[in-house]
Amino acid sequence: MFQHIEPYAGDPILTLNEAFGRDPRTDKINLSIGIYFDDEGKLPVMAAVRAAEAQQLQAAGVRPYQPMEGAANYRQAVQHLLFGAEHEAVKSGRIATLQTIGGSGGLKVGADFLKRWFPDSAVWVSDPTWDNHRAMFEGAGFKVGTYPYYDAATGGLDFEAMLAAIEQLPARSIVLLHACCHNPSGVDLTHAQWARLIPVIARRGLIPYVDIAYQGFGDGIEEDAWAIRALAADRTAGTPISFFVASSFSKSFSLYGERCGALSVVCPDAAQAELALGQLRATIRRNYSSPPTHGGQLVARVLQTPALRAQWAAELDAMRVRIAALRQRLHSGLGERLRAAGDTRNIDYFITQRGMFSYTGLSATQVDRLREEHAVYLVRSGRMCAAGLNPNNVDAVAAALATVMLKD
Ligand SMILES: Cc1[nH+]cc(COP(=O)(O)O)c(/C=N/[C@@H](CC(=O)O)C(=O)O)c1O
Repeated sequence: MFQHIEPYAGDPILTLNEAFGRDPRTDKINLSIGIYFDDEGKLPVMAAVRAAEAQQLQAAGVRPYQPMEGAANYRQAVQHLLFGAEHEAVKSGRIATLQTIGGSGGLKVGADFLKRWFPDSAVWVSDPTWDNHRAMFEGAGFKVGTYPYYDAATGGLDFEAMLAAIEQLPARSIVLLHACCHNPSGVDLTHAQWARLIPVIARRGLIPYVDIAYQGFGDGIEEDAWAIRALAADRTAGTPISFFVASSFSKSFSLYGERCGALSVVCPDAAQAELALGQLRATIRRNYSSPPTHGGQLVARVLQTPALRAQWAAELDAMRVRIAALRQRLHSGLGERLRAAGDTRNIDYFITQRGMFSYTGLSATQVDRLREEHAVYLVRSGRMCAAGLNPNNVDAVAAALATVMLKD
């Protein structure tokens, strides 16, 4: 019956992470999957989440189905975190926000909705982008193209090429953008570059699809939502830009397995938001009917309890600062080793790239050597998750990178 089915080749990130789990070497180091590990190399349980969970378990009771769109308190908490409670778009009720099964679920529900109601649109993603973006939108039936983004020569952004390409896109093209902490490059647009891009999006009548999976890991919780809020405020075309935002609490709450995400659709007015909400509810019903309760209620409780929200924000800020400090330590240790060998290449990208990821520029062969000979795991694209570094492994990573980089 199933003989004709092709064997699954595996996922470039998740399958590699599973291989790491099976690796028997005790000195193995996981810089592959986008997960934040603490100084002991373990997933943290945030104190604010632990406190919320204690309260929640005390009040635990019946477990009815959630509404298709998720719980009202969660949906409001998401809108306030992404857009700010005082934003005109929030206060005018023109954003349809739904709880989804992770940010992944938000992306897929939005993709299915767009395919149904904008069937002739194509999707354009950055070159490179998160490995799963292409798979998700192609899986929804879209043609997926790329726009220039990462500049290998500088380790930075080729913004002029990006802008020129987006200026050529036909109306209603769906443009997937990273709000902050670009995956896999760690390279983000400046506010000035967003200020040039957003009017082009408005004038061309494009449909931005913003993915924000790392809010708080770039410059800060509020700062990292700047592009989303600027998109919602733009009136270049005389009317608001309609756009999609898939968001995730997996990393910012360290709740990966609770699958806490959301999809927000910013519409021109409340009436159109109601129409979008209805068909998005139908899309969810056709996919998985309704979202789970527990994790989402932890997030809502933290975000809507002032003392817990302050505690969470402080913990997330500390995570961001810690990653930046470890990036500095790697940059120094690797730089010393390379210079000692007479190699003066510029490795500043380790400290200029932001969020969890750095695009090292290592070839797949070099990444394989790093894994096989040094037990250091990077994604084969050359992406390194800086959130896997800690004081106990950062020098070993610097030594391993230097050895591999100096060989070729
Ligand atoms: C940009 C982006 N968007 C969405 C997600 C999915 O989030 P979630 O809420 O867990 O469904 C991830 C996860 N990225 C890491 C893990 C993975 O690939 O699934 C990663 O890039 O390693 C992203 O990096």
